[in-house]
Amino acid sequence: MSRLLSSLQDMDREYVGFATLPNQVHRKSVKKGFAFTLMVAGESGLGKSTLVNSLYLTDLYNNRKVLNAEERIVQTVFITKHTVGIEEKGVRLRLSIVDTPGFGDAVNNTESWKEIEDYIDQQFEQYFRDESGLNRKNIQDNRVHCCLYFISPFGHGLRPLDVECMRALHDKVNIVPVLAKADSLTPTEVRRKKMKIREEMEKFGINIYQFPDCDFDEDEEFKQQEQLLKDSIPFAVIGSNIQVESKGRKFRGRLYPWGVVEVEDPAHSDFLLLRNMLVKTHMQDLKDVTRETHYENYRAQCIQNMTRMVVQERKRRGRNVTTSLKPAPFSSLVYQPSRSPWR
Ligand SMILES: Nc1nc2c(ncn2[C@@H]2O[C@H](COP(=O)(O)OP(=O)(O)OP(=O)(O)O)[C@@H](O)[C@H]2O)c(=O)[nH]1
Repeated sequence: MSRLLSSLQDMDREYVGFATLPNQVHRKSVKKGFAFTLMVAGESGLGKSTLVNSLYLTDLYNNRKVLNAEERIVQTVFITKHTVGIEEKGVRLRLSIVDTPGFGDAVNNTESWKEIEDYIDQQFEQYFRDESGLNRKNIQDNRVHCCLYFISPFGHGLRPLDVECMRALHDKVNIVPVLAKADSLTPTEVRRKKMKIREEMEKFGINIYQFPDCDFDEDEEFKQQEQLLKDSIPFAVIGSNIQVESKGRKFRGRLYPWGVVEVEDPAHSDFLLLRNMLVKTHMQDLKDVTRETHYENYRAQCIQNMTRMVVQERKRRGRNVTTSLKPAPFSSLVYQPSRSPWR
């Protein structure tokens, strides 16, 4: 005990102590656990569920419902959410996957992304309501932090539906484009398609998630990794839910008559790169951008609409608008679900 006290005294002489702040934050965050919501969107059959399963090494879809042909035609977008608790080295992650199966299946796909857009807005709306309520403790964050948008490997770049969908979503969610089923393309085709897709995204003004710029004092390896991520967009991915055995090794892969494809082999796909980005390196940034940019935009627009509604109401009641343009009392800005300013 006395030795502990004397070592504390020694430390006190050298430090004030705030250098331990990161440890305190770390302990608190670990105790609280983390939540992350990932959405997958894109045409049906591009391997969305398979990839998500491969990414988080857990079978999220064992009770999935397969839609029959009739349902697919009337129900353009059928949104499902799966939540699993994952624990790794004492760190708990509440991972939610929002799947949009059947997207683009219907004969008429006009505005088939509307449901996806509404879903994202609803999560913002719920969060805004919780934040404005009396009990702000333990708010559950269901906002969508990232949307993996699947692009078909069989088209020539982006399809009009991809363009429309991404443009409708890019101000609401971090879009990370992926080139699906990359095992159906040769390396040259992958390179060409990636370039074409990047050009088209720029041409059509699609704002995808931007990796943060490196600080000048960042180490060289980190800078190279960030550059590699930027150059890899859209990530060419391969998914598989089965383990294959080859040359005495077992791995997640796809077995073909002419050979095997290993999901986690960087020579075969960008799967590892994508998983590292989502899980190891950019999960917090995706959450920060959601909170600081997408949600803030939503919130600002809501408050603007509310203020407009208050002014209109006062006008309607015949009050002097110029004198009543003082900031509205906060009570009148509290969100009322029955009069959603968003809709
Ligand atoms: N060649 C190849 N096939 C894949 C890949 N990923 C998935 N598949 C296969 O594609 C089919 C559809 O996969 P799903 O994961 O159900 O596709 P989805 O996009 O979730 O489909 P919906 O739920 O209908 O939207 C399955 O037969 C998968 O085995 C891949 O990377 N390459």
